[in-house]
Amino acid sequence: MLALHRSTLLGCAAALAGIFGLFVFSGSAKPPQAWTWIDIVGEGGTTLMCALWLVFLLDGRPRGRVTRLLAGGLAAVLLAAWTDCLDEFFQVDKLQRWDNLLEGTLMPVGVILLTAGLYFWREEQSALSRQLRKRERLFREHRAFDRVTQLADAEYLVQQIRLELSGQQATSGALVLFDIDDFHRINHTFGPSEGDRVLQAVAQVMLLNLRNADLLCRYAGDRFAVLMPGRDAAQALRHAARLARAIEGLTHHTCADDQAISFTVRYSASSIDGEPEALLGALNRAIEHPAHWATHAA
Ligand SMILES: Nc1nc2c(ncn2[C@@H]2O[C@H](COP(=O)(O)OP(=O)(O)OP(=O)(O)O)[C@@H](O)[C@H]2O)c(=O)[nH]1
Repeated sequence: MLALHRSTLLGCAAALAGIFGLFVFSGSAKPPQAWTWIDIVGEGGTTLMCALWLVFLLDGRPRGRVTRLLAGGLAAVLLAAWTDCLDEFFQVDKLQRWDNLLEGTLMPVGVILLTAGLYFWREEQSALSRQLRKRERLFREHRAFDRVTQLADAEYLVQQIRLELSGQQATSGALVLFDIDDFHRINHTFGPSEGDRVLQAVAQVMLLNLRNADLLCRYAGDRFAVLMPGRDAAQALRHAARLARAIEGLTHHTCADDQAISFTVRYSASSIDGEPEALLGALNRAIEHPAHWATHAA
């Protein structure tokens, strides 16, 4: 991860060296008897800690606004502490005042940048938590993820349907099955790894449009299932239509040559009652034979 931020680290090292150069050329070295050790340890320690925080931060974060603000803030505080520390070793003509100006400007700028960075970081964390809550049901109990989409598989779906059926609620919920039309053509035209990317994109769009209580599974191949607790078939069908519009509004661009791929989906929905395998069989038939669909969609 640090390699991503090479220019930031180099810029910071250059600024540290620049400030050192300023002291060397515009100041005169203090004799060791004039050094105040307590200040050197305090200010040097602060400089070292800020440098470590900066490295930890850059090592753990991708590029982006939050990283830029936090790194900029930490770098400014680091440079202020470095200036303060060098003050202990060099005598600067106070008439020049640049060291006070440097220290006095860098510290507040650093603190303001850090505050802004922490504010946006908080926003980023709540957006991530919202996303994770949608997968929480998956993480809580599921171990075998689908390799491509990281969603639960059909086996887990069946377990969860059984769990819903054993619940005390008046309505156990609904199940919707989606199928991407002519998916084999995407594989055939653009290759299976592009097909995998399409499956991942569809999964993401669906997750974005689901409630936290809904469970999205990769049922098989190009088929996705959504378990919607507390919804009846009619509500599930309305929601399925919205999800289908969201998926069909997606344009996927191929990695290799940026070709646009869009697709259509079919879906069927039913309230959950009876054996999960029978229910899934009926929804599969409904998707494959649209004439049958009306019966199950109702
Ligand atoms: N890239 C990729 N392809 C997969 C994966 N799993 C299954 N497939 C392919 O998905 C395709 C599904 O083909 P079909 O069942 O005929 O579905 P379809 O092409 O959408 O046809 P219709 O359902 O009739 O519209 C097959 O070509 C499978 O090889 C996977 O994990 N990744």
